Amino acid sequence: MKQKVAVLGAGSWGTALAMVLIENGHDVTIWGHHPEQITEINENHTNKRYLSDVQLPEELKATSELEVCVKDADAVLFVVPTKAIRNVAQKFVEVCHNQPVIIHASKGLEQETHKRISEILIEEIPENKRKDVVVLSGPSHAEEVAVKDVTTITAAAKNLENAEYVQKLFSNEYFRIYTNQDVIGVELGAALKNIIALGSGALHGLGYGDNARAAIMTRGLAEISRLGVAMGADPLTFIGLSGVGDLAVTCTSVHSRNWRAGDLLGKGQSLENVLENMGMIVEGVSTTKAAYELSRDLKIDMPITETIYKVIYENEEVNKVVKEIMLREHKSEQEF
Ligand SMILES: NC(=O)C1=CN([C@@H]2O[C@H](COP(=O)(O)OP(=O)(O)OC[C@H]3O[C@@H](n4cnc5c(N)ncnc54)[C@H](O)[C@@H]3O)[C@@H](O)[C@H]2O)C=CC1
Ligand SMILES: O=C(CO)COP(=O)(O)O
Repeated sequence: MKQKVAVLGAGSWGTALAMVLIENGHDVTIWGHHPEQITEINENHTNKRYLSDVQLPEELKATSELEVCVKDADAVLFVVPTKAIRNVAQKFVEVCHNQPVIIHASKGLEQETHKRISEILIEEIPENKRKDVVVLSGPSHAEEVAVKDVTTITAAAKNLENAEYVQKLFSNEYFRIYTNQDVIGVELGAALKNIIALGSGALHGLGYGDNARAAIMTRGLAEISRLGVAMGADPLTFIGLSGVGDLAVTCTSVHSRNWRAGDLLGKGQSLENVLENMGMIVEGVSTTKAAYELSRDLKIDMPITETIYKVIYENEEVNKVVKEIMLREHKSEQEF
């Protein structure tokens, strides 16, 4: 059945997901806070800053008025950067007069509180203004989804029915959604892989090869799983789409902003310079701080995260840390 969907966030991922929903015959309005970008979407049917070569469907409506966007929506998709989620949720509560299914497709941890995005949304949106919070996550670069490349991702919710609603909303011949009930694992896999992607990019920028990439991905997955299990996730989730799947795509693709940022850091650029020139969100930077602090609080060994934290927040030289991490005390691979 045709659904009315509000997409909050007019960046690359919000725009690509809105295109999938239009393809599936839904009534979609996207909200952004830059009026000139809204005019561009409505009049030129492009969003060049975020999806440079893509022609948007004419049915896609855009507005800078949140109330107009969410009015009578059956589902509301939050897809702004993690640092904006709480503020956008607070604004949403002021203008929401019904009870939509809440979906989010962002990937990160709140820097100050270390909370997952669904926790923030549940905290900010009262029960009479939401049905559930469903997490949409997995290996999916906007640039490829926008040109209908084959993609598989996960819709996670405690209540299977709500995950199935989102599965049905988004699925089509190029976009296949699996359900999952491990919300914690799906959100942590999504957030933490960005840290490892920064590292994978940095190794590339420093001139290391495929062995190094396989090493950081595999040992990265080990530490993601350790923290995840300590926080209540099902370990099997980390071998699924939101775990190894997203880790693989983000650690190997030139589309990944986290990988590209790491690559430039490895080549010797300063973090400020890298972030300024990227012009899009690099979630791994703030997630590194949150994950590092969590690992210390929970006493979980996360050597890769700790190393990346030192490079980003303590000015350790990126070309020196590889030797340090390689020469750490010896371990068994079977130690969890
Ligand atoms: N780009 C991708 O391929 C994918 C991105 N994601 C996740 O989706 C989230 C959003 O990422 P992108 O769309 O790629 O980011 P982006 O950098 O392309 O766009 C972010 C958008 O959010 C807007 N924004 C920022 N702060 C805002 C605020 N306070 N209020 C309203 N709008 C605000 C910006 O103006 C921009 O339009 C991130 O958490 C990212 O990790 C997840 C899967 C794929
Ligand atoms: O999450 C993503 C792909 O699944 C996007 O990764 P980046 O934010 O690094 O571009």
